[in-house]
Amino acid sequence: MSEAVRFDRVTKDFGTLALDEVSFTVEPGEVVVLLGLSGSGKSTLLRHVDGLHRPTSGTVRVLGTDVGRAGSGELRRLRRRIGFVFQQFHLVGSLTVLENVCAGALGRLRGPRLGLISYPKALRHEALEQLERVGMAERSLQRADTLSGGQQQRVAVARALMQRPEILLADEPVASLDPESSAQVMRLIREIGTERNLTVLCSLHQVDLALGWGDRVIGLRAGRPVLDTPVAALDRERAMSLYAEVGGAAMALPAAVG
Ligand SMILES: Nc1ncnc2c1ncn2[C@@H]1O[C@H](COP(=O)(O)OP(=O)(O)OP(=O)(O)O)[C@@H](O)[C@H]1O
Repeated sequence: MSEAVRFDRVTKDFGTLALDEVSFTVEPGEVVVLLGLSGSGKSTLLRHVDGLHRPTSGTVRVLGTDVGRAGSGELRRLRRRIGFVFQQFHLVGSLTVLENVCAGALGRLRGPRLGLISYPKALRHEALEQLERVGMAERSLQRADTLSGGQQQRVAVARALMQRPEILLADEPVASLDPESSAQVMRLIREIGTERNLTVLCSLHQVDLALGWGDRVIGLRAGRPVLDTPVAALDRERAMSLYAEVGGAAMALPAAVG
């Protein structure tokens, strides 16, 4: 099988240059962590993978689809193959945990659903299995807004898995969590990625989590990739240098690419 994601000289210009000639490929099953200062382009990059943004120039190919040229139907089909986990969980607080997870399968169902009972029994069973996998089955009938942040994020991972995704995108999934919950969520993403041969792209601010759970780190600075290295070959100091600034201006790291 060919690569899961390919960026070829991708530039995104919002008026500010968010991505500047970004090129890389991600193989199926790879767990890639994006690191970089706030505003370096991590979210913009992730949003190109599921077609929420289209490149100003260059090419983004995801699971064989040219995201910049795809029609709306093609993009919809692509997005069904991609799960997305967000910093703020985006659960419906007034609904039960189980119903939130069932909603992850809406893309494969016809028509809207109202209430848990409106989902097919097999699907409710599948949702419960996903909740078991993330250690949240015993909370399935609890309202989502009664859970802690770490618990909500585990439910959000279960909801994303209901899409049966081939790619999982996670945009700072642990930024609102305490260190223990952060490690728990990252361990889950890592383990599930391996179990299901999921391609994972995850943006983080925490270098230690990146080194602990990623296969590879892509470091961005001002929209440019300045680091692209297997975790096994990356030391903490080099990763931390992504966060170094000189007089408020980004410090170049030309030797770190490749
Ligand atoms: N929709 C938009 N319209 C205009 N500018 C945007 C838009 N989205 C992002 N930007 C700009 O693009 C740059 C990159 O932003 P992006 O959100 O991708 O960075 P980030 O690395 O994800 O930051 P953070 O870690 O704070 O989430 C920033 O300068 C941002 O202001």
